[in-house]
Amino acid sequence: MQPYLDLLQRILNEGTRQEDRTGTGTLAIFGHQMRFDLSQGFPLVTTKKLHLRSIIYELLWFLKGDTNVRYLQDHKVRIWDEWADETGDLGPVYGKQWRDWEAADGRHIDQIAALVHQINTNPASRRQIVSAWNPGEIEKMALAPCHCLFQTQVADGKLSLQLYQRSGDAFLGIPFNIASYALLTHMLADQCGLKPGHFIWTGGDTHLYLNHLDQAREQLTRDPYPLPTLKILRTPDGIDGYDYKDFEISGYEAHPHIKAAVAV
Ligand SMILES: Nc1nc(=O)c2c([nH]1)NC[C@@H]1CN(c3ccc(C(=O)N[C@@H](CCC(=O)O)C(=O)O)cc3)CN21
Ligand SMILES: O=c1ccn([C@H]2C[C@H](O)[C@@H](COP(=O)(O)O)O2)c(=O)[nH]1
Repeated sequence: MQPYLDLLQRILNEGTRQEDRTGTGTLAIFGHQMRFDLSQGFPLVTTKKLHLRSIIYELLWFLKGDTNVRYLQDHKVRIWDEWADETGDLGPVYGKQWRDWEAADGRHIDQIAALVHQINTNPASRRQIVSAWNPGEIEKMALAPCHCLFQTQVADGKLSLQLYQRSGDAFLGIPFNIASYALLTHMLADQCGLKPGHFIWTGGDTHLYLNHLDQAREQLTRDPYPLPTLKILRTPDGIDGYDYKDFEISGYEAHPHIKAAVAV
């Protein structure tokens, strides 16, 4: 995961001090890109142990179109708790926009189903895009989408995916986001009879919170391990038919977990 370590180092070297919505303060850069060739292993950070269960259940939850944290809590995933209201609701966040975007003319658009259909029927299309950034609904969301748009491309029998993340918490959020979208790339490829190609992460405001600087420096003293591999054990009929147990990660060797407080 050298690209991730390079990102941490770049923020420490070049980041500017910024005030932010949470009042924590950050070191931030603007504009960064990382590329991962998915044939070379599954991009999980190895310089601290990542909680893969949370990442997988969160993605399954998005793909179900769910926007209430109850499903996550039922699977002991707590990463969205701080933003939910008393009923567990987050407003029309990722799941809603991905699966049920409401258009001005009253249509309900399932962007994920449309994407799979496009990849299968018109693989040369340059319009294979899913957007969570719905300007008319941002105020109703508990948090504006951070990973707000992605695009896929089919070439040489391989499916590649690029994400645009407008705001990235380099210590806590970005390791989750890389793994989540790499997994989504594998799932889309699996559904469409393609091999996974590259995952490209492109970021806007990419920051280290000031209370994560020591943890970032600690990670930079650690040598990364070789990447694990992902195997999908079963191909269900639709992209929302996968279960947690359908994914097998082998060879994940990582340094010990490092704690950090999340900025709310
Ligand atoms: N400041 C901030 N950073 C984020 O990364 C973030 C938000 N807010 N708000 C919405 C979601 C929620 N996400 C989160 C929230 C918490 C962790 C976290 O605390 N991770 C710990 C424990 C993981 C676990 O319990 O599974 C970690 O060490 O990775 C990670 C991602 C990503 N997002
Ligand atoms: O998937 C996610 C979700 C959120 N984040 C981070 C990025 C920022 O640190 C905060 C969001 O604050 P804004 O003021 O809305 O930018 O959450 C992430 O890295 N990944």
